[in-house]
Amino acid sequence: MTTPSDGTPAIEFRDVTKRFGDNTVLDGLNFTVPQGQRITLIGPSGSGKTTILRLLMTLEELSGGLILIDGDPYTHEYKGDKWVSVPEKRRRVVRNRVGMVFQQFNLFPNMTVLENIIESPVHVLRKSKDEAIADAERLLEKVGMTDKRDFRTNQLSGGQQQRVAIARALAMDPEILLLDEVTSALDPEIVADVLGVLKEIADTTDITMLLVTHEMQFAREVSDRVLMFDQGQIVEEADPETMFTNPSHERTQEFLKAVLG
Ligand SMILES: Nc1ncnc2c1ncn2[C@@H]1O[C@H](COP(=O)(O)OP(=O)(O)OP(=O)(O)O)[C@@H](O)[C@H]1O
Repeated sequence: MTTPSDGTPAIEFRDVTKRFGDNTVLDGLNFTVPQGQRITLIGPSGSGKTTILRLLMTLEELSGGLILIDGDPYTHEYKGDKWVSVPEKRRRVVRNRVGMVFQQFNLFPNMTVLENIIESPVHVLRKSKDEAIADAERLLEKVGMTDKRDFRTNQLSGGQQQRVAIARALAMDPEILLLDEVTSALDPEIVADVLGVLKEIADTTDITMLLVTHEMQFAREVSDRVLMFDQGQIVEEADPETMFTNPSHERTQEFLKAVLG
């Protein structure tokens, strides 16, 4: 797989609409994420942040518009003047470039840590088991979980499970990593550990990242830009320093006051 270096964004939302029944959650949304950048999404509860990530994982269907990954239409495209679904086979190829870490870890509870990590590399990427195990061991070291390799994931704490979930996402060698409030379900004292692992990944890889978080210090440290959503639209955007401190970003600062007290 090659990554375009000609300025094509890693992710582009073009006029994206998402409705659940008569609830329009995203309303003609446009934004891009340049290759290798880290973008944080913030906004009130229900503003559609998770929906954006789920659309990128094809866990939800678009109601209108296009999502492009590296310039390739991902789920739908225009053929002549018709808006049609991209065939599942092409979708799958693109989806394999995108990894996601969820708030609730979503690991297979009855498998061991190692089995969780090698599952997709072996069955989706068709790696040999030996190669997948060697990669998994390297990743377990990176997230500080080597000694839990043969534990079942239901024997692990929340913070440990989340570190395994991060290793599992990285095992697919994603170009794009989506992080959805990955520390919200964790006890406060282990949040910093998990954020430390993610910070290290941000510092040592060029993976494009789109994250939803309420950890503003973390957002400040890793993000190139912050986008503030409300009612299906981006209402403010800037680099984190400007967003969080410049009084012209009034909506963001009101939001932060409400969230952080
Ligand atoms: N599967 C679904 N069926 C119906 N409505 C849904 C579904 N998923 C999300 N919604 C609605 O879409 C809206 C946006 O939800 P979403 O989870 O994307 O918001 P969010 O900004 O991530 O919120 P939070 O910060 O609380 O996680 C909400 O009104 C929600 O009720």
